[in-house]
Order: sequence, then C-alpha cells, then structure tokens
Amino acid sequence: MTAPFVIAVDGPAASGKGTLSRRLATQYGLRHLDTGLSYRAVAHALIQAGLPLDDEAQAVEAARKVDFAGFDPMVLSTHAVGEAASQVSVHPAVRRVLVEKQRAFAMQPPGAVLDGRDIGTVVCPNADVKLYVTASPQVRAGRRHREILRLGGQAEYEAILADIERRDARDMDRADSPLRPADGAHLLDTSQMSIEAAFLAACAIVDGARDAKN
Ligand SMILES: Nc1ncnc2c1ncn2[C@@H]1O[C@H](COP(=O)(O)OP(=O)(O)OP(=O)(O)O)[C@@H](O)[C@H]1O
Ligand SMILES: Nc1ccn([C@@H]2O[C@H](COP(=O)(O)O)[C@@H](O)[C@H]2O)c(=O)n1
Repeated sequence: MTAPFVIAVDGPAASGKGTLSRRLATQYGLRHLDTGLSYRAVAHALIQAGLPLDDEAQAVEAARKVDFAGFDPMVLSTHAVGEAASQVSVHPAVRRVLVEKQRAFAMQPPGAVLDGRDIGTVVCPNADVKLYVTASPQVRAGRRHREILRLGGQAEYEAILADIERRDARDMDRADSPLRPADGAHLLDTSQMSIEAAFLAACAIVDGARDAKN
C-alpha cells in the first residue's frame, strides 16, 4: 500500500493558508483539515456552556468530543470564537487531545493537507511537504477587512489589525507548540502575491516532492 502523502501548511492568522490548502487538496486529490476549527470548536463549546476559557479540565472534555465531520464553519468562523480559540489553544492538555486526532486524520490514505500553526513542527513533522505561508500584518488585516465587508459584515481595519497582532503574539509566544516555520519548511510570503500566484508557487514545490517520492 502507498504511504499517505501529507502536506503541512502553517502560518499566522489570515495569511491565506486555508485558501491555499483547499486548492492544494483539490489539485492533488487529498483530504483537507483546517485544524483551527478544532480549537474553535473547543472554545465555542466552553462559551455555549458559560464556562471560562481557562478551565483546562472542561476544555479537555470538549476536545475529546471534537468531531471533524461535525464542524459548522458558519458558527465557528466568527471573530469572537477565533479570539477565544487562541486562548484555549495555550492549554497543553487540550493540544495533546486534538493533535492525536489530527495526526490520525493525516495518516488515512491517500493522505491530506492540514493547515494550522503546528502542523509541520508537531502534528506531522515527517510531512512530505511543509509550507509556511505568511504576509505582513497590514496586508493580512486588509484582506480580512475586505472579506468581512464582502460578506455583508461591518468592521474597522484598525481593530482587525490590532486583533491580528495580538493573536500573532499569543500564538508565537506560547510555551507549547509556538507558531514558527518547521525545519525544512518552504517560506511563502504572499504579501505581494495573488491567490493564483501563491497556488502556482506551492504546486511547484509539491510537484518536486512528489517526483522525489515516486
Ligand atoms: N494571496 C492572496 N492575495 C489576496 N487575498 C488573499 C490571498 N490569500 C488569501 N487571501 C484572502 O485573504 C483572506 C484570508 O484568507 P484565509 O481565510 O485563507 O486565511 P487563513 O490563514 O486560513 O485564516 P485563519 O487563520 O483565520 O483561518 C480571505 O479573504 C482570502 O480570500
Ligand atoms: N494547529 C493550530 C490551529 C489553530 N490554533 C489556534 O486556534 C486559533 C484559531 O485558528 P484559525 O486558524 O482558525 O484562525 C489560532 O489563533 C491558534 O491560537 C492552534 O493553536 N494550532
């Protein structure tokens, strides 16, 4: 049996890793997992139950119940849930439970594209391809701002920028599994790149890795 082909995509908030990962999964016939939704699901469960986000024991219980097939992106994709997820994700015991589930997902044939903050460093350190997708905070805030307006919402660019900078700091400075490029990761700074250009650059990297594996 052929070993699963795994693509690990990491990067800060609103860097475009989800957009890129979905396209890569379609292009290469792989499954896709947005691991941020796992942390969002735990945060959402605590909020719904009226529990504090620093209740590690309850967060672990919620993490055990996480079912990737049952995510509702509309409920989980709000700004408030994202902020809460970054607070919940600092708990090492929560991470252990979710990482185990994410790893099992990645290892099912024919493989998968996983995006998040610790995919290349912790979840799948032996991934066939590791990408670190980034862009300046100002560019990311501009993209997120336009996205919210496009979907009919309201938001201030300055507030989004402040949120992105706060989230970057929390994700990069936490003790357990901080966000950083994994060893061997290819850096994709998309500040000056269109979605299509980023996709083509990533495909060139993946094609090289597939040729080397076959
Ligand atoms: N290279 C690009 N050029 C312009 N816009 C982009 C680019 N990549 C992504 N976008 C847009 O930026 C926004 C954020 O992208 P996306 O949701 O993929 O980021 P993300 O890193 O997955 O975010 P999060 O961490 O919040 O899950 C989306 O509106 C997307 O369409
Ligand atoms: N592998 C991951 C994925 C996400 N997180 C945390 O969840 C927050 C929300 O993630 P989004 O990608 O949906 O924005 C994020 O800020 C991280 O704190 C994580 O720790 N590890």
